Amino acid sequence: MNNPWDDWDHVLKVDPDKDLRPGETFEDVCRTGTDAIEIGGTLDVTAEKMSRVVDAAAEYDVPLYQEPSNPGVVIDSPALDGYLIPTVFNAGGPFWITGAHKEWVRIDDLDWSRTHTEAYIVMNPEASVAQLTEADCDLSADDVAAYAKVAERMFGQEIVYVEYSGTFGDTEKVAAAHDAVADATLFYGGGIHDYESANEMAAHSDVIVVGDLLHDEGVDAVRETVEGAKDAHDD
Ligand SMILES: CC(C)=CCC/C(C)=C/CC/C(C)=C/CC/C(C)=C/COP(=O)(O)OP(=O)(O)O
Ligand SMILES: O=P(O)(O)OC[C@@H](O)CO
Ligand SMILES: [Mg+2]
Repeated sequence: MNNPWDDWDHVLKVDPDKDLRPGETFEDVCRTGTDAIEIGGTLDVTAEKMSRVVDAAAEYDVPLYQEPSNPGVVIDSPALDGYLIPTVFNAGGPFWITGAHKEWVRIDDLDWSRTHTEAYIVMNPEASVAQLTEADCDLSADDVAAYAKVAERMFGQEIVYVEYSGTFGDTEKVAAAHDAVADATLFYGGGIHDYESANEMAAHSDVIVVGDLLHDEGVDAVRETVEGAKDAHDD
């Protein structure tokens, strides 16, 4: 082990296709107390939009990671601490499991030391990511735990990510994934909107990811979720 995310409680996911709240800046975003910023979204992301966010956040000392939704949006920037590369374990076909990755590694000379693996288990059928990848979201807690175990033990994934993007998830299913992994770090994302929801999901995961709240409510609301996550892990 010894990855930076071993010590994280909270990640803020910035969607390069969405605006900040009026009057808020990337300096404010970087000062929310989050442990890292992950830059990515499913729809309408381009390399240019990615670069704009990375450049704006580069001068602050919060770790910056790109999470590409396809090979065409990956950018090469010294400001990035690394790349978190999704693989959708419950995707409807192989493209989002190995196909996109195969296309990527053949076109780019990758910096493997900064390239890390994130095993997605996509749980909200309404989310863009579920629709794009035709994910089978009809999963029991046992199914989720089994995917998590396969991801860690058979595919060596560093992070397992239970993704409810846009909606608050089922804590029993998140806890099942958490119990199933030994070394991998369990990320949870989806619908976290205040101290309580952050505190509750942080109790069942290693790291919570907050996304839409930044764009919809702003940095003060995000700061509350940081506190919720930290308190859950301090207890
Ligand atoms: C091999 C490379 C470089 C890329 C492929 C990576 C894969 C498999 C991507 C598929 C999963 C995906 C689209 C991940 C992007 C991150 C993500 C899930 C963002 C959340 O998206 P939503 O919240 O559903 O979308 P919007 O907010 O854009 O509606
Ligand atoms: O936007 P929300 O619902 O907070 O979800 C966060 C993240 O898991 C999205 O990939
Ligand atoms: Mg989103």
